[in-house]
Amino acid sequence: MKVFSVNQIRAWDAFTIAHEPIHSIDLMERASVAFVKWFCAHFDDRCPVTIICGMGNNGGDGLAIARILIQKCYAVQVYIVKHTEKGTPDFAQNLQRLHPQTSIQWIEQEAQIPTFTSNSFVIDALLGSGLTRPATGLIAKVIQQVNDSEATAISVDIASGLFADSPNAPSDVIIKPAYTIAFQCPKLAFFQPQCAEYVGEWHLVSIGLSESYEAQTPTPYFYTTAAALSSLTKARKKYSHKGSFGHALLIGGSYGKMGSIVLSAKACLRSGAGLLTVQAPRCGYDILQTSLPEAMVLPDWHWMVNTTVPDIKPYSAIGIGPGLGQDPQTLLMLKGLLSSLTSPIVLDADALNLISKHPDLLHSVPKNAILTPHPKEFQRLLNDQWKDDFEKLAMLRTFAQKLQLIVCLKGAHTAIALPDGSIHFNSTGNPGMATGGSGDVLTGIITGLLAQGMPPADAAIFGVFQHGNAGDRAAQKCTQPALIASDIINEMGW
Ligand SMILES: NC(=O)C1=CN([C@@H]2O[C@H](COP(=O)(O)OP(=O)(O)OC[C@H]3O[C@@H](n4cnc5c(N)ncnc54)[C@H](OP(=O)(O)O)[C@@H]3O)[C@@H](O)[C@H]2O)[C@@H](O)CC1
Ligand SMILES: [K+]
Repeated sequence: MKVFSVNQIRAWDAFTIAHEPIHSIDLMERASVAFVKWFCAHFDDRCPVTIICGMGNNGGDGLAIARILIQKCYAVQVYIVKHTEKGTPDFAQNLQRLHPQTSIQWIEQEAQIPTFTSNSFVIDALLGSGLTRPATGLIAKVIQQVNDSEATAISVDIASGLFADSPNAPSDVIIKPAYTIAFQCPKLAFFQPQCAEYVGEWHLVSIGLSESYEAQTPTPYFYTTAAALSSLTKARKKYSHKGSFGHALLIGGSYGKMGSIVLSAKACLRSGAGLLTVQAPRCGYDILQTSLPEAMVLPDWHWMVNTTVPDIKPYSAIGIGPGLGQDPQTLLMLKGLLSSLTSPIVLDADALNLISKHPDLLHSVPKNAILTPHPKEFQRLLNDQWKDDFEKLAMLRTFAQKLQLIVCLKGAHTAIALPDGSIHFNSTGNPGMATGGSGDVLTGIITGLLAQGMPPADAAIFGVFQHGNAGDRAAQKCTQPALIASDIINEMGW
């Protein structure tokens, strides 16, 4: 799914109005009906609902939502903040449509701001994607009052005061909703950690905007959906054999860190690789042979760390990093490996940390190699610091494009940057996966997919998605706090 900027969404709206064709007031009605459908499906206990509206189209949505909820017998109280003299035409029309059904309270001064009770819902329709400046004055006061209350706030399209495509200042006043119900496509802000408390749990509702506009309008940003990946899962042919599914090589483990490479190796096999060899220091030999009899082991001559550049000819993909350590002899091995590569590679953990400490190595990393840093590792690779998450995203894009690499920046919505400049935000996973070994599992999955011949960009996007999917299934079984990396492996399957 494409993620558009506010300007593109506005153009999408206008394109749909012109080409479907549909009147803008009817499109607003569609959006409001979609919001109410979501609301009623989730909250049918008829708690009191307060709707706070601005005077733009977001406020117009709020008024239409009020009318539809009243028709469904919800107890609705409507407030409009008078922040301008004249509302938009669709706001005005919805005001007229609502008038006969309920009394509307105008907020023209601070004393008219209501208190929001704890067992009520506040539907936030003050400001939407038309935000042009931070919320101030009366609107800011209303927002503050909502945030200070214990009511459950639900934002229409986007939290009032939150910029969709650019960072807010830390002092900006923004609604902190429990939920955001966004129309048609997510906003870039939904993927930024710094915006988390201003987004809450977000859901998309379709309002039937033009499919042809979506198809023909370019954007660097995408949100991964299961439907977009369905073509990547293929049934195995009846006469296939283990040689049909590639031979992966994983390099990692060191004294005290053998668990990392064991987890990677298990995940690699579960991703469907036909054969797996693990190169590990001699201290890991018994550990690997015992814990994973399905894998072959290439023991390094060194007892504690990896030092030997393997003969890479037999392997269709290589993964290096989990538990690797940063010994100087391992560094030499990594240098040798990078200069002799012919197959696709995943670089993770200490492989990335070694590269960060020896930045010249970055230029030996082949095109389309997959890097899987968490933000701290990425910052070390960049050797630079970002001011905010939007700048981090821009730096990620530039880095991947300039070096022609695939970078999976791990997080709640892992951002996968491709050499073509696109960024793909993942849609699966949960905070239970923030646990030791989770990243090792991801490295194993992607290496296994590469070994089976999946193109690197697909392997990165699909692997991250399936890793999160398995984590979601695991969390359902054992709860998020109890989840450990092995549970992710046990739930793998597609
Ligand atoms: N596109 C779609 O697909 C659909 C969109 N729909 C809905 O429309 C919403 C966007 O509506 P919108 O463009 O009218 O903007 P909205 O956010 O209501 O603001 C209104 C005006 O407020 C002003 N203003 C800005 N900042 C301000 C501030 N800090 N404090 C005070 N005032 C401020 C600014 O005007 P200005 O003062 O700058 O001239 C702005 O124009 C969208 O989020 C969705 O809910 C659906 O109905 C149908 C399908
Ligand atoms: K809003």
